[in-house]
Amino acid sequence: MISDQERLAFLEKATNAICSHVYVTQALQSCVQLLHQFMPAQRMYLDLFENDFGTVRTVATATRDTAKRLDKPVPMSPEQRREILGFRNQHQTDHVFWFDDASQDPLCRRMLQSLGARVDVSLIGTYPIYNGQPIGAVVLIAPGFAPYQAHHRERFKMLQNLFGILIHNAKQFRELLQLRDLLAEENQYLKREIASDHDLIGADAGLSKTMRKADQVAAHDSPVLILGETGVGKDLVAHYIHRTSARCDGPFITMNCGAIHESLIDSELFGHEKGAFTGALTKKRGRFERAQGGTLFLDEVGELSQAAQVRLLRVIQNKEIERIGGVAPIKIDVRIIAATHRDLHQMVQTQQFRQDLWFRLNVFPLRVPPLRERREDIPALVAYFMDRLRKRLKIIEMPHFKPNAFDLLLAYAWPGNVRELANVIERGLILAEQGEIDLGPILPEADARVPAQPQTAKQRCSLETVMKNHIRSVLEQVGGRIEGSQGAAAILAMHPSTLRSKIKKLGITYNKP
Ligand SMILES: Nc1ncnc2c1ncn2[C@@H]1O[C@H](COP(=O)(O)OP(=O)(O)OP(=O)(O)O)[C@@H](O)[C@H]1O
Repeated sequence: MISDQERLAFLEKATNAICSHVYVTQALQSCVQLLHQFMPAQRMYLDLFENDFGTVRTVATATRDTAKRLDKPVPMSPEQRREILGFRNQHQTDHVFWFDDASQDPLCRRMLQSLGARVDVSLIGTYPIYNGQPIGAVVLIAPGFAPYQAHHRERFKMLQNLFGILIHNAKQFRELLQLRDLLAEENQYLKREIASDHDLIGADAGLSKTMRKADQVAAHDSPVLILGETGVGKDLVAHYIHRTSARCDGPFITMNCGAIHESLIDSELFGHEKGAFTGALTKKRGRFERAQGGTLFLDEVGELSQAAQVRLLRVIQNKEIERIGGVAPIKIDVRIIAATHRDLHQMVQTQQFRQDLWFRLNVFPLRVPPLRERREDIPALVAYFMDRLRKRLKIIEMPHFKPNAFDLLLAYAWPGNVRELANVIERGLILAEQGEIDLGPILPEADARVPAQPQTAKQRCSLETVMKNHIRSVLEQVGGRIEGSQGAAAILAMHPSTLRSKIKKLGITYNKP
């Protein structure tokens, strides 16, 4: 028996040793250091009961000098555990169990063996309690057969609640860390969203047919398949559908199926549990989970391997996913928008793409036309990119295009579509000399790669009309003013005298200020 005074002093020290840490490893080490002053103490282990998984998992071990995290699950059904606890009843009083020879106890033997530790040790342990339930076991071992006496057991009993508090706090702390990582991830996503532009130029002009269809489908939850060449704006259209849908307050998560290595696709889409495979150091939510309540945009869906196509189809059919290494399926509520520049129908015919998946994705196909089919958008796109680049490149005095610029821009085939146009404008601005942007040396070079389609007389006529209409609409917008920072010449990035001669040549009439 120990006196009340000794009891109090020990409890105070034990509380300090155990409850002043949030990491169980540190608490365990402090505890061995303390216990060593009162009883045989070589090493401690902390195990957690995982009722959902039917396992007992050793999560930490410590000696007086070292401490480390462990992750050793031992499968154990609730019946087995009850049986073991029953067996222990004969070797325990007041929730403290002890064995002069640990190998007598089937559970300790199994656990020590699974950890590669010796079993010819003596052992004392208790079940940390939280909310009236045993939530694990904390065990102290000593070499040889050194029986733990009644006064040792009395002290050990005092650790029971303290470890209950420690485990609870450590769990809460881990949840907080996970939440912090989750928030950091969401924060990064939102910052990217804010930084990226979603302006859609040409929505009322060259893209009007596409946008009408986008408006029709946005309100429904049906999958959408966006088709179109690279750089036409498929990503922008997918964003638009999400923004104008009922899911607009949910996340919009993108996955570029062509940019992720086949071996990582599953983990990216479905996530993984900690330790599911080598390198899975922490639990990770997949894109499906992150898109919960929102939209998942599967860009370049035609690049998915056959195996990944099968798994994606299963998720779309069952509306649930399983993390790699996870045991419980997770229900998902995600709208899928897919996009590709490839001819998926052709791929189905050549068996490169699964027909059943194609049927699922192709509920509502939406074609975004290439830039060469909507040249009327070029002037507005140029003005838009000029304005964006002026801010990004911090240009004070905007250079003007050389007189032939618009003819060149309108005649070019644009194999890289709007993305290429943005790049050409940026290159033009960077290379501008003496206040002039000369597209001649930039565009013909690109022309040599993909020759522009020869223009028919009808097309030439329509290009002229495009330019005429655009200049007229800018003039209307600025009340007929040509010069000055708010004038039409500045908006069109043309020299005022070039604009005047264009107006004359094209026979544009407008209201002068
Ligand atoms: N109508 C548009 N208005 C303004 N910017 C546009 C428009 N269309 C495309 N862009 C811009 O062009 C670039 C390419 O667009 P986006 O990524 O949406 O094309 P994509 O068809 O998805 O290309 P990929 O097939 O290569 O993924 C982006 O910087 C985008 O902002």
